Amino acid sequence: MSESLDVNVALGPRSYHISVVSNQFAQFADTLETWMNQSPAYRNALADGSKTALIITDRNLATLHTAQIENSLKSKDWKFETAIIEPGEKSKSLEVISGLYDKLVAMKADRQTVLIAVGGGVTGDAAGFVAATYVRGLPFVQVPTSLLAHVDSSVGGKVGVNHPQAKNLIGAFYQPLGVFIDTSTLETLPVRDYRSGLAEVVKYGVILDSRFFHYLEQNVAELNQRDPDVLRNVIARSCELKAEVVEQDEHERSGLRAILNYGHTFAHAFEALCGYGELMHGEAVSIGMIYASYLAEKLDLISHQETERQIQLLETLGLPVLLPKGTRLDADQIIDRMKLDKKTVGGKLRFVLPTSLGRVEVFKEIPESLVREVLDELAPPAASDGDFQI
Ligand SMILES: NC(=O)c1ccc[n+]([C@@H]2O[C@H](COP(=O)([O-])OP(=O)(O)OC[C@H]3O[C@@H](n4cnc5c(N)ncnc54)[C@H](O)[C@@H]3O)[C@@H](O)[C@H]2O)c1
Ligand SMILES: O=C(O)C(=O)C[C@@H](O)[C@H](O)[C@H](O)COP(=O)(O)O
Ligand SMILES: [Zn+2]
Repeated sequence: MSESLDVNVALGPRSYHISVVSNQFAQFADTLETWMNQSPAYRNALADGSKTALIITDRNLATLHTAQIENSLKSKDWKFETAIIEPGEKSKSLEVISGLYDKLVAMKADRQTVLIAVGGGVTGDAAGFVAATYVRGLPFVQVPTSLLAHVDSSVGGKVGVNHPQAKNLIGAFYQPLGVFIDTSTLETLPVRDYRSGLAEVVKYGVILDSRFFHYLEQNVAELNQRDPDVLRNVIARSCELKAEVVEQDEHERSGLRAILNYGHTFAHAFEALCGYGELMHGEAVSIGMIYASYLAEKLDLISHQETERQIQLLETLGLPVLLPKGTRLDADQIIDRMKLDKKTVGGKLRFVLPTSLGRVEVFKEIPESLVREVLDELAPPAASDGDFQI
C-alpha cells in the first residue's frame, strides 16, 4: 500500500487538511472524526453524540465509489442519507440546489449535520453552496473523485452554481473541514473527464512553477497511462500550489488568487455560449489558456515559442487548443459574456497573462480591439462532415 500524503491549507480558524491516499475509503469515517475533533467549531458535535450526515453525489458515482463512503460511515455508526444529482454541468443550477435544501428539510438536518460531497467539481461546487447557505453553514467535507476535483475544485472554498448567462456567477467562499482524495477513483474516470483535469494541472505549471511544467513535459507518457506514482506527485504538487495561493488571498481581494483564473476569462464565456456541458470545463480552460497566451504574445509579454510549448503539452495530453470546427460564436457575443467575468471592474475586462512560463500577472488595461483580433484570428474554421460540432 502506498503512503498517504497530507497537504495543509493554513487559514487560521478555517485551516484544514487535504489527505491524499490510495485504496483507503474504509478509513474515511475515522479521518472525518479526527478532523471534527480538531475543529474548534465542530468538536462538540461528536461529544454531543451527533453523527448525522447527508452525502451528495451524482448518478455515476452512486454506482461506483459512493458505496465505499457509505460503508465506512456505517462501520462507525453514522446515520446518513444520500442525495443523488444528475451528472454534468447542468446540475450546477439553483433548481438542483433547491431540491437539496428540500432533502435537508425532510431530514430535519441541524447545524451539526455533516454534508459530504462525493464526486467531481460539479458535485463539490453545488454541495458546497448548499453547505455554505443552509442554516447559514453546515460542516462540509469534500471527497473529490475526478482528477479536476483532486487538483483544483475541492481545494480553496469557491462554491456555487452557474447563471444561464455566466459561469459560477452565484456562490460563496466556504472552506471545507477537510478534503479526502483517494486516487483509486481515477481508475474508473472516463478519458475525456480525465484529460479535462490535466488542463488545470498544466495551468499550475504556467502560472507558478516552470519546473513543474517541465516535469509534465517529461512525463506525458506516464500521465497518459495514468501512472499512479506520477499522478500522486501531480495531485500533491497541484494541491500545494493552490493552497499557497489561497492562504495568501482567500477571498480574491488582493488580486493574487486571480492568477488561478488563467485562461478562464475566455473559457467561461465559451462554456456558457456553447451551452453548459458541451465543452468540459478543462477543455474550455485548455483553449482559453492558448487564447490568453496569444493575447500575451500580441502585447510582447512572451514569445511565440512559449505559447507553442503550452500547445504542444496540452495537445500531447489529448486536449483541444482551439474551439471545435464549426463553432459559431462572434467576437461581440464573446466579449459581452466576458464582461460578466468576476474579475471585471467598471465594465473593463481584466486578463491573467503569462510573462514567462511559470509566471503570470493580472492586466487591467488591455485594448478591446486587441482581444477582438485574437478572437478573430483564432476563430474555428467551418465544419466538414464527421467533425465534432457544437
Ligand atoms: N471550485 C473551484 O475552485 C473549481 C475549480 C475548477 C473547476 N471547478 C468546476 O468544476 C466543474 C468541473 O469538474 P469535473 O470536471 O470534475 O466535472 P464533473 O463533476 O461533471 O465530473 C465529470 C464527469 O466525470 C464523472 N466522474 C467523476 N468522478 C468519476 C469517477 N471516479 N469515475 C467515473 N466517473 C466519474 C462525473 O459523474 C461526470 O460525469 C466545473 O463546473 C468547474 O466550473 C470549480
Ligand atoms: O480557485 C480559484 O480561485 C480558481 O479560479 C480556480 C478555477 O480553476 C476554477 O475554475 C474557479 O471555479 C473559477 O472561479 P471563478 O471565480 O472565475 O468563477
Ligand atoms: Zn478552472
